[in-house]
Parts: sequence; structure tokens; C-alpha cells
Amino acid sequence: MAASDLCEVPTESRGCELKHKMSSLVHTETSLSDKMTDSWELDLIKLSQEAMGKAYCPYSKFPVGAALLTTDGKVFTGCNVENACSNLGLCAERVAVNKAVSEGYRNFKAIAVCSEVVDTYITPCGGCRQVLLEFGQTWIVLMSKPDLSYEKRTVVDLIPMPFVLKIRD
Ligand SMILES: O=c1ccn([C@H]2C[C@H](O)[C@@H](CO)O2)c(=O)[nH]1
Ligand SMILES: [Zn+2]
Repeated sequence: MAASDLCEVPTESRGCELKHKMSSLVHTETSLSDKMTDSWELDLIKLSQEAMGKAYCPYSKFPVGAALLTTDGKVFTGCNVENACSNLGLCAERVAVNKAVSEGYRNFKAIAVCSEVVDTYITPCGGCRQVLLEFGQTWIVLMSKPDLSYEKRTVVDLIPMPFVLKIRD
């Protein structure tokens, strides 16, 4: 995919987005277009690494970052947020998804995930795979290493034979 694929936000509205970002502490999205270098996938991974710096993980000491790209070019980041009551901890991916959904964004193009582990790509846990699936089967998951190398899969690749709730009329 070309870097230009990211420029889905019409040029005339980008300044507006940027102004909106700078003028508001409430809104948490950033626009990828103003951070773009060579490839959007690498940019998304770099944003996930930035988010990893905010991880709150005193128990596992295992920081994770995520950066979620919407189909209209916005990025919502997340980090893991642990708790003394361990089952209340949140994964980075779910923090990013919940931030996006709570701001009105449900259409996603990709999510990048990162950790400090150098010898394997970080992969979303089973719970997060189901959460990602909630918002579509064919969007992209980028699982990275600190050196920016990554594995690219679709959501359904990571959760074959997925559970989908069929609601009876
Ligand atoms: O893909 C993953 C895997 C793990 N974690 C978090 C959960 C917990 O805080 C820590 C150790 O499992 O890493 C994530 O945020 N995302
Ligand atoms: Zn998870």
C-alpha cells in the first residue's frame, strides 16, 4: 500500500483537523498525515512505540503500545493499563479501540502493536482478537518488534472460525 493511500482526508480539511487537535485536550486522536515519513505502516508502528512509553505496567513490567488507524485517517493510540486487582487491567489494543469508539469512530483500517521484546513479534491476546473482530474481519493487524520489523495479518487470520452473534428477529 502506498503512503499516499493515507491521504484520505481532503487537503482542505487537514488544517482544520490539526487545529482541532492542538486546541483540544479532550480529543485524543492525532492525524497521521502530519507525521508521515516513508510508509504508513512504519509510521503507525512508531506511533504505537510512542504510546508504549505511557504504559502503566508495574505488575508485569511488560509495556505494550498500540496505534489504531481509522478509515478516515485518524489515529488513536493506547497502552496497557494494569491494576492491583489484576483482572481489571486493560491491554493496549483495547484502550485504543475504546478511545476510538467512544469518540465516534468504528471503521478501522489497521492497528499496530508493539512491545520491547526483540526476538518475537508481539501478538494480541485472545480477548483482544475478539474485540478487534467486533469491528470487522478483514482489517489489518501489524505485529512488530522494536526494530520496526513486523508481521502483517488480517483480524480474521488471527481468529479463525470466529464467534459472531446472530441476533434473531
Ligand atoms: O498484545 C498484548 C499482550 C499483552 N498486553 C499486556 C497485558 C498486560 O498488561 C501485560 C502482560 O500480559 O501486557 C497487551 O497490552 N497487549
Ligand atoms: Zn489483549
